[in-house]
Amino acid sequence: MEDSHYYWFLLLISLAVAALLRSLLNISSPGKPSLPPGPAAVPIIGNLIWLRKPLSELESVLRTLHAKHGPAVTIRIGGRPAIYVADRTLAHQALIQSGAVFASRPPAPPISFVTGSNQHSINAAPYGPTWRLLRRNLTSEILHPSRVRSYSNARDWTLRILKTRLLESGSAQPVRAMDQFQYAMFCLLVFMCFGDKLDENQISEIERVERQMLLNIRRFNALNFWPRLGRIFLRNRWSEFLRLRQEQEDVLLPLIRARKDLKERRPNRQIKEDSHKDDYVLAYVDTLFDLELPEEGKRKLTETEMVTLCNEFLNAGTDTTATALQWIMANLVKYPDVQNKVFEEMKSLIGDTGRGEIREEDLSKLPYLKAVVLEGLRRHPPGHFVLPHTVTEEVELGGYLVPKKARVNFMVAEMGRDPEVWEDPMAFNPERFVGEKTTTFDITGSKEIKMMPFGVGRRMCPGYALALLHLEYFVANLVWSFEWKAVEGDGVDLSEKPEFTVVMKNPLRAQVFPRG
Ligand code: HEM
Repeated sequence: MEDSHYYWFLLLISLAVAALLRSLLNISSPGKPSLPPGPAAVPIIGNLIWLRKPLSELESVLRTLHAKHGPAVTIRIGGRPAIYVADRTLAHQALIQSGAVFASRPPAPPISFVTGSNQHSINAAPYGPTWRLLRRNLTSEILHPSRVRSYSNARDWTLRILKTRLLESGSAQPVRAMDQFQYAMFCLLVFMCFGDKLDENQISEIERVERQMLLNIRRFNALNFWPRLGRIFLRNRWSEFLRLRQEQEDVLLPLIRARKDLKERRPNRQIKEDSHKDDYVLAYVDTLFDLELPEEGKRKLTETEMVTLCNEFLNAGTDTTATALQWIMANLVKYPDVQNKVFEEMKSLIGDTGRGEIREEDLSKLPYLKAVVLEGLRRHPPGHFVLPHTVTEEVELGGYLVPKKARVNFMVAEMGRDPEVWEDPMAFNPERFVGEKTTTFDITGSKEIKMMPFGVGRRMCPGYALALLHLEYFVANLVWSFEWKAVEGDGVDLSEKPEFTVVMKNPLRAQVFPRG
């Protein structure tokens, strides 16, 4: 059944049920003046606009609603209210000042229940001991600066792969940059996750099973509306969804088991001791085997839950970073003077030493490069919203009531483009971060939010420092090794398209010329 037919079918049923209830119980329209304002909603099914517009148009609809109703609006998609906040001060009040109340996640919808192993992942777990355990494990075991340093060989290896692939494309042929960036990020994150430099076929296979799920996730979202009916009327789509999940398990489980075997053959202490030797690094999956779930009788993670956590690690760190990298490189192609400034800054740092590579220790001495990365994240945040939050108790926000269990989300892109904070916000202008501002700019928003590409507060992206390192390292080296030029007669189009992240509608095609 087509989505639109399915939704109309649901609408008719809802209207009939609502009319019946009204006549039986004589209920007048519920009208909740204390919630943030929003459009009138059809009982049970929610706002009619979602039946006429695809969810991908959510952002522009919300922009119109904010212009009409103010900094916070309520819509209903399904039964519960969803509150969208566009104002950075309200976001600060919620996520920083009342951080603990706003830090939970809503119950998983049916498809995330499967892909997220019933909320046994960091991003989906409700605020509580399980979430704390999983998040602390990632931040202290893998994202701690000393551990991140131990992956520097892997970054170097990835850079070589990326450069070779770009060279193979040759300067005569335009390169499709995003394909190369995605593959490179997969190489790196797969290494951090499984601890092995896998061969090209294995990496491509992992990339395939991960991406096919991500690219279809919006189609699969239709299954979340009245799932029982969805399973009957959209049964082919359900089967396809389950098949893709099974494929992920088929590809990842052998890698998880191989690592478990390895671990069983070496005692824990030795793994840790070996972790600074060249040929051995602690991988994310190694850290999962001994975890004990505090809310479930200290049981260990199941294999399916480990697949979920590896999926989360791979997807959170690859698509987001590759998307940001593409946007930044697109702007460097569009504005050659900015690209030139990035190059000149590196040249003045390492001179004409003939060094083929910008090293990680150079990055802290390249403030303009940092400014370019920050400006890229401000102007083109990979996610235009954070993941849905929910409140654990009824709370007031900006004079409005946020009922317990309401969904709350924040308009990340709008905040980074707020003309009251950013002069000429749609321009790509790294200069706004240059000087003291680069070093003092607080991306965690702890005192004040000016932009929040990684979210802020307790649920802020735990990988933000790693992501910034990857972006600076790859942008620096891509510009150091190649001159990036627009394809003649084919300008750079900065239109957006929402996929898993918000990507370039017309992906960057550029000509790359090796320097010197
Ligand atoms: C440019 C790259 C990245 C961007 C823009 C980004 C952005 C975000 C955003 C907006 C959130 C949601 C925050 C919220 O709900 O309030 C998030 C959550 C998360 N990110 Fe990232 N991220 C990036 C890279 C990474 C990397 C490299 C990793 C790890 C390898 C990572 C792991 C996670 C995890 C586990 C969560 C869930 C946190 C939680 O719910 O407690 N991300 N990220």
